[in-house]
Amino acid sequence: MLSSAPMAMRAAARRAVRSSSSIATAPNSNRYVVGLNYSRSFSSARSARPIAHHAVSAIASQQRRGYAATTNPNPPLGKKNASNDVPSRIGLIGARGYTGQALVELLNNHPYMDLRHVSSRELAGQELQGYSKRKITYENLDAEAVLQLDSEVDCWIMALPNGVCKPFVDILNQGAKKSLIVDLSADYRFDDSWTYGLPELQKRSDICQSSRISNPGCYSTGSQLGIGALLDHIDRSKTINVFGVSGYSGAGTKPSPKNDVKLLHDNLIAYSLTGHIHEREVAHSLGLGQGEVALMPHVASWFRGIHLTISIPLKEKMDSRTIRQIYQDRYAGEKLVKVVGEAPLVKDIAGKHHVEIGGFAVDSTGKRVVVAATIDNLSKGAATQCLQNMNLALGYAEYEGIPVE
Ligand SMILES: NC(=O)C1=CN([C@@H]2O[C@H](COP(=O)(O)OP(=O)(O)OC[C@H]3O[C@@H](n4cnc5c(N)ncnc54)[C@H](OP(=O)(O)O)[C@@H]3O)[C@@H](O)[C@H]2O)C=CC1
Ligand SMILES: CC(=O)N[C@@H](CCC(=O)OP(=O)(O)O)C(=O)O
Repeated sequence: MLSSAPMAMRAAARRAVRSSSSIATAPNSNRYVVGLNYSRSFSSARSARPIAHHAVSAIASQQRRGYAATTNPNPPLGKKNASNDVPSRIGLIGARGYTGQALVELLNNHPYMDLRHVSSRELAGQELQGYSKRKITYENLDAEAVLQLDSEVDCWIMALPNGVCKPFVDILNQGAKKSLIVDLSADYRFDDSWTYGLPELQKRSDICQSSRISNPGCYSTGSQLGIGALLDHIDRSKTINVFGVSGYSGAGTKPSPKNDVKLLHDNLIAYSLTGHIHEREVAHSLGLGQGEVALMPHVASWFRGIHLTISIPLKEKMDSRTIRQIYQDRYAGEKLVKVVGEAPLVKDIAGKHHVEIGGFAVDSTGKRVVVAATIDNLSKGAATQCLQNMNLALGYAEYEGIPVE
């Protein structure tokens, strides 16, 4: 059982987190830390971290072509953020759903997360399964009930469908206490008063200091990581095309054609072929204009995991090896992003917490690269990223409780 700490201790811990989060960030005012703005020369990159032998020839090729080798401008915080050793009390609204259940499993294995309340209209009165730290019964919590409980909760997770969260957020905003809210829906992803929580591409110090975090969508997390490393090389006059195929858990538990197992058997369903909300999210979050990214989503018969094939127009001729090296440098040290050679397989990503990026096939013109990325929609596409954001904002080590390989 986790012990409960007095409020004053919790507040002191939160204050310590906030004041200790003066992490070195890139010297510009952009919300996102994605491109080569912080590129270093070859020599300064070398002094910053050792360069593996296999990378040297690629870097030589970059130098020949005039590319500066880069290091990750926004490295993970790891233990540097671990200023809090007081357990945090968690309320989970939407606990019955797929992402809610994935969060219960993660919270159960986290040394400092103390789940206190789980809400579901359908399961109210039943005991929560899969959580061994304390006995918890599902409650049907409306916004008023959440406000009443706010004094005994440090972080609310909203794992609700799009468009449902607002009354909860509005009432918590009115309350005196600023407990942390992490919202998994798309409702606040375009709201500048919230922090968009994609730690690998966004200033981690912002997430550390935020009390309102909008968790990115699943397709958009994979797409942004698959595109973000190459931003400075993109031909902005052309469209980046993203062909995505999701497992049907992406469609949630509410029955629909997109999670109808019979319909999906030996089948593939294309949907929202233009204007999917993640299309806008990817462009917005990467600082690209409307129409610069085209996302074509599909759903298939497997349960969890997304495959993305991303075609990126390049403003100058590049070779595959150089491009792969750019990704490796950009994501150096990131435990939840793996850069691989071949196009990764979606069946290998189910149940994993990271994103895999590979392929890097350049066409005969040298001015278009195709990158493939895989992501488990319920893990890094939702619950794992939520926990990563909670760790940052609550002052724990960024990967605490996340099984990294
Ligand atoms: N599934 C995925 O791969 C991903 C999902 N997301 C986002 O995360 C959120 C949750 O998704 P997911 O877990 O798949 O959804 P599910 O449909 O599986 O679960 C939805 C949850 O919300 C509750 N709920 C539904 N309607 C209401 C309502 N009107 N008022 C209160 N509670 C309600 C349900 O419980 P009950 O009906 O019992 O109250 C259930 O617990 C969504 O916004 C989704 O877009 C983000 C990334 C990936
Ligand atoms: C297969 C499937 O239906 N997937 C969902 C993506 C889930 C998700 O991440 O949606 P939010 O942006 O609302 O969080 C969809 O396309 O809407």
